[in-house]
Amino acid sequence: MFHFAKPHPAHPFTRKMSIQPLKEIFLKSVESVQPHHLIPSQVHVTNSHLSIQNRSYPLHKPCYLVGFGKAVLGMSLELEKLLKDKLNTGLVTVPSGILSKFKVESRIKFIEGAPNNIPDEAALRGALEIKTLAEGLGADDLLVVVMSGGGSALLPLPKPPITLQEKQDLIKALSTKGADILELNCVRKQISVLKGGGLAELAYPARVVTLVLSDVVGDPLGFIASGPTYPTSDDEDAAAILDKYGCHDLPDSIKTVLTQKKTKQETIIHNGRYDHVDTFIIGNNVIAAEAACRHAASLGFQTAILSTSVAGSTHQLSQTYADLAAAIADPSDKQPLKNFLQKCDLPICPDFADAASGWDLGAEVCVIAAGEPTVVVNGGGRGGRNQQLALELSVRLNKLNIKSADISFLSGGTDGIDGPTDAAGAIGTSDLVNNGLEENIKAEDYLNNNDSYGFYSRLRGGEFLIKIGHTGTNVMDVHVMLVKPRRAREC
Ligand SMILES: Nc1ncnc2c1ncn2[C@@H]1O[C@H](COP(=O)(O)OP(=O)(O)OP(=O)(O)O)[C@@H](O)[C@H]1O
Ligand SMILES: O=C(O)[C@H](O)CO
Repeated sequence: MFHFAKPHPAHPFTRKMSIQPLKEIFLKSVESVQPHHLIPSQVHVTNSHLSIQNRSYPLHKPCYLVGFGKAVLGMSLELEKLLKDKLNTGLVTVPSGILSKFKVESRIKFIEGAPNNIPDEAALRGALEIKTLAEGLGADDLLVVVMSGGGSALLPLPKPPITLQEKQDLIKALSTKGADILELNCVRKQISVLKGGGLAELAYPARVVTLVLSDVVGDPLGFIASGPTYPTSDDEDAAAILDKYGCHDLPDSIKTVLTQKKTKQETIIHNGRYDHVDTFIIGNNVIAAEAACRHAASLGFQTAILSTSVAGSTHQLSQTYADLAAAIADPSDKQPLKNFLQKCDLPICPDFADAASGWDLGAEVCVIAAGEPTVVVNGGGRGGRNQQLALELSVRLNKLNIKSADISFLSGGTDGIDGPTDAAGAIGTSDLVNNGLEENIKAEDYLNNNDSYGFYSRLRGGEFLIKIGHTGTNVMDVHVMLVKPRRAREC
């Protein structure tokens, strides 16, 4: 379980804005998707069989385990506990720094790599070892694959002659231009050996059982960690994505690979799928959002999940959240909230409208959302999409100057790491911009330079940053908004 430092005791602002409940609610959501909850409840091992959800696999002989992603350390350790001597070799790539945080005693070989989610030589060596293991398997072998978000960066093996650096540069360029994860991974799949089904094909004819902790909205199996055990469909067009984001100046190696015809795939795919692979989603952001909602309710908030499919730019999303806050903050009338729901362009959870129609807007409300927006990074500062979103929303709330309520908002990456920073996310409030000004820190200036981390690090010694380090899980971001009518708040 993770803990935060106690809030600054002398600061009345912290009390008024309900910082502590926000953090608690976020941490409950992260806890709910920890592998030590998810694996033992869905995987069972007997002397002769491995069962996952409703399927069973004979264990004639010890099986093999490979994995890659931000949550696979815990997933692998839980499986090792269950499999005991039914596990032969385990080879798993995990994010740099995670092994020093979690004490690990294991027969599995863990390879740390991809600092800041950027593929590196260590991850490449891990990917090569995984490839060698998969290639050596036969028809009577069982390969268990565990994967989670961050798996793409932890399984980098560019198709020759592309170099790791060339691949890194292309993905970074696409990411900072605002490409979403489906677009990024469509490109990754076409230029990588193990992604887009490559791993499953190398493991053939072994039986492959894949356990996935999803960090992509809607759990599309071909895109989580770039789908190493899922066949790529013919209509995935990397070239069109490169075109969309103006990535024309490509190295010759990438151009060559993109024009190559697929080879081995066709012989192993039947009716659009691999018969030798079964895939199980063992967790996703719906579980995290529901846990957040339950905890908010236990703290006495009127609460509901707005959406678990949040996407689009933080620029647009911060406007949507500001509009929602303003609608909830109007205690006299529910019409603004109805109007908001009619024009909101997020995929809204079916129960939200019903729950919201029952709210007493004179009392405190907590709205939960989950997903993964994008940021177009034009400035030279440091930040991540969560810190950017919290700061953008604060600036919008300041402009709206809502008098009837205090609004506070937490945006956090459930993996504990937001972009290339040591924070998981940050808290925004309707007072944040003014609080910054009291310390001569101008939010808009930092925002324009994509330096949300710079802003938050300076403000009150970093009190509004969420710093929890690697959490060992990853189901995208969780957003928690509290709207506290002024007459209801404690002073
Ligand atoms: N200065 C910045 N300000 C705001 N956002 C930034 C900044 N620099 C990078 N980002 C954003 O951070 C995101 C990358 O974050 P991160 O490394 O946490 O990836 P991730 O999507 O969580 O990884 P994965 O899904 O593979 O686990 C990108 O969306 C990028 O646009
Ligand atoms: O690793 C990746 O590709 C992303 O986290 C999506 O799963």
